[in-house]
Amino acid sequence: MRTGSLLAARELSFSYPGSARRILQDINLNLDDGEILGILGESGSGKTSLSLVLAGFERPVSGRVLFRSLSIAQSKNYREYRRSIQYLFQNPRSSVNRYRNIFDIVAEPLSYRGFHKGTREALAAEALKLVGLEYGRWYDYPDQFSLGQLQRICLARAITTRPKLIICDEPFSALDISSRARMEQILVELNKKNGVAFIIISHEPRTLLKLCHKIMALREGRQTDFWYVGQEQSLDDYTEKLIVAEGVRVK
Ligand SMILES: Nc1ncnc2c1ncn2[C@@H]1O[C@H](COP(=O)(O)OP(=O)(O)OP(=O)(O)O)[C@@H](O)[C@H]1O
Repeated sequence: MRTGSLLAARELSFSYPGSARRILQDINLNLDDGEILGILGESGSGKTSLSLVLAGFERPVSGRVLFRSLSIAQSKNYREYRRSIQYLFQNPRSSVNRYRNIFDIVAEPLSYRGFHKGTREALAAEALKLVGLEYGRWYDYPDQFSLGQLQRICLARAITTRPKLIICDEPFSALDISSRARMEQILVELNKKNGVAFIIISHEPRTLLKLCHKIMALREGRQTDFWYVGQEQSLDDYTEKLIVAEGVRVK
């Protein structure tokens, strides 16, 4: 497996087009192959905006996003980057077409990339098995599924193209406890077995501490802290750090 810097941000600042308001200011981060980075912050701190800039959906006002040490502003590198990443939206119901069956939804990214029908079907089936959706439900429609099941379906769609990185915006927030536990388990498996790197956005410290190798705290668009999650430290040590860094309460 390749190792080294997969994605980095250098002095990144961002405002939405047409607005002078600075949403992100001087963000620096690095993500290596196979790492899980958590981005923690309260509502409105800029987490989603940062994920959109990192994914290349929005352009920074200044600073750079680097994929394998090259700026994604270069069109060749941008294309390569977009082939290597996937984005998992917060609300799975609004990110699927309710008039297409699950198998077609999951196979969709493969059609855009010109895979033959047989390969498309094999890869979609593999992804659906990986997220644990039983065969009897593959041809059902989105409205027949719970949010938790749909989030797993969206994850299956994301992994069909074998991405190096999946950016997840609050992937658990719409899920009940058991769906959330299942989803967390699948993410960890994808990371450990397939080497997929993740950026996970959340306002919940506990979830990030459980899943991430390192965590960045964001407040009012600025990076307030950054640390590695080491096994030698207890949850209590981190809880203290998180409260100080972020002003958030750990339930
Ligand atoms: N399309 C947009 N145009 C202008 N401003 C926006 C846009 N989207 C978000 N904002 C503003 O950017 C700031 C950061 O929002 P963002 O959604 O990135 O924060 P967040 O930390 O993800 O919050 P939440 O957890 O509530 O989703 C907010 O003040 C928000 O109002």
